[in-house]
Amino acid sequence: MTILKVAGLVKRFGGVVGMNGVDYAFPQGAISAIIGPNGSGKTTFFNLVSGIYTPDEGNIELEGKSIVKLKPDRIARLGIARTFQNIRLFGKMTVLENVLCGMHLQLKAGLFGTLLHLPFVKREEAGAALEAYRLLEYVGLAEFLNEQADSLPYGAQRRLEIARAMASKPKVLLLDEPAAGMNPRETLELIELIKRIQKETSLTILLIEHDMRLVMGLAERIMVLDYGTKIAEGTPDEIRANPKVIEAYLGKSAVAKG
Ligand SMILES: Nc1ncnc2c1ncn2[C@@H]1O[C@H](COP(=O)(O)OP(=O)(O)OP(=O)(O)O)[C@@H](O)[C@H]1O
Repeated sequence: MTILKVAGLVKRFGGVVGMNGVDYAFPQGAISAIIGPNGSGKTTFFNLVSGIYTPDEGNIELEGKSIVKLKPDRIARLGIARTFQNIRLFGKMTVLENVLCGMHLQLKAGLFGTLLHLPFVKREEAGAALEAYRLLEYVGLAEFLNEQADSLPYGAQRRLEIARAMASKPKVLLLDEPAAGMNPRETLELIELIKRIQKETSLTILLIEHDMRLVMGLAERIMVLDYGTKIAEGTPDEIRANPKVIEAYLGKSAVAKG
């Protein structure tokens, strides 16, 4: 079953075409990767899906309903959460507070409820803190709950970003280069975490990643972009053997040499 579908997606930046008529259907519950050389349009794709950019042409559907032209916060409420290429935590807040921030979309209290100290707000806040703690346990960060977020090692900050994104109870989780800057041990831990998330939740995961070990080890389906155009899609084995993909990464001479 398809959860997220894009059709004829076009985004222009002046003379540069960031996204050039991309069609793709992401299966529900699967891990899909979006790969391609630098500047091929991967982050533009995430920015379109999460509503940061509005496409010039084309459609994006979540569970069969168009989300084109909706604002990013509305899209987040409908169930698309993301992490960023450059970590965007609230560095001076604690680890727990960061996860609680990710939860605010789910909470009913709102500003007035909180200011008026309504009883249901207190109950809701206590419940949220417990849930945030469980999420931190899940990603292996419970012992750091009261630490300042920017004091965590790099790999842990990336896991915290994932916990914060999961806190909004999304249906689709977009991970933008989750292994960037990680050492090999942190990358292995991340692979295990993403596998576990997929196995234990029904979350659909889309990831952009340059680390091919991670992509080939995790993704069931891969979409390859080059100059904003989809040049291939398929399983990791199909993508590995695709001459167009090899050419995009290594140039024509590499393909000719076999
Ligand atoms: N806001 C913008 N304004 C102008 N050009 C942009 C903008 N965002 C992206 N582009 C251009 O669109 C193209 C695709 O960029 P994008 O960042 O999506 O590529 P990418 O595949 O994510 O690259 P990388 O792997 O280096 O992160 C590039 O030519 C880029 O310069």
